[in-house]
Amino acid sequence: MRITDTRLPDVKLIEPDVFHDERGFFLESFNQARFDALVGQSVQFVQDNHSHSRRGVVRGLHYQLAPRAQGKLIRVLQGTIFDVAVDIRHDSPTFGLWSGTELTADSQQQIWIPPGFAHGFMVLSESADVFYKTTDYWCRDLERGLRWNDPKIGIAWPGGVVPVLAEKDRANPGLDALVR
Ligand SMILES: Cc1cn([C@H]2C[C@H](O)[C@@H](COP(=O)(O)OP(=O)(O)O[C@H]3O[C@H](C)C(=O)[C@H](O)[C@H]3O)O2)c(=O)[nH]c1=O
Repeated sequence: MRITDTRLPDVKLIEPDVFHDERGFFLESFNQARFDALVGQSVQFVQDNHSHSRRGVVRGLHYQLAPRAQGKLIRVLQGTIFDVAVDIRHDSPTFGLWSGTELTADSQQQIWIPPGFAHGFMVLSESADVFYKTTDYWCRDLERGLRWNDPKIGIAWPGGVVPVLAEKDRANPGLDALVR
């Protein structure tokens, strides 16, 4: 299992060891001790999520306010997504900056996004099944959105797909309105 930096220092790309043989493949999709050693801290996950989306769907950008901010460990079970994190920690030197990674089921790569980031993704394949662990429970009252295409963030979303967003995400505020 390997960990590498992304454009945002605290957002990490994790590559599990995949064992192929004539039957197919096997991998440990999550190992608590190995994960903690890789990220350098003990991280407790309390919830697993799975969303299925068709081509072009953009879910996000979403985050939960403190004290229920969620860290997320994201992987793709089927298809391909462009997965994005935006640093929304007001005291961070990378506040407002973004990191994007193409995640595919074939690569088995994962993205670790600690608490303090807005998260979203765009589906690049005909459909995608996204599975992610979170470090806190969903809390509807503390859930907030950030505009996916805010020019002040300037996310370079892949072209070639027609973006499909829920009404709630089309109405998300921009970075300037970020709740402190
Ligand atoms: C997030 C969540 C939602 N729900 C219910 C609430 C709605 O009735 C339904 C769909 O929820 P929503 O439209 O918020 O789902 P997404 O747009 O995929 O939201 C997620 O999108 C981005 C990518 C994220 O990183 C977050 O995990 C999350 O905000 O599931 C639950 O019951 N539990 C949950 O943890």
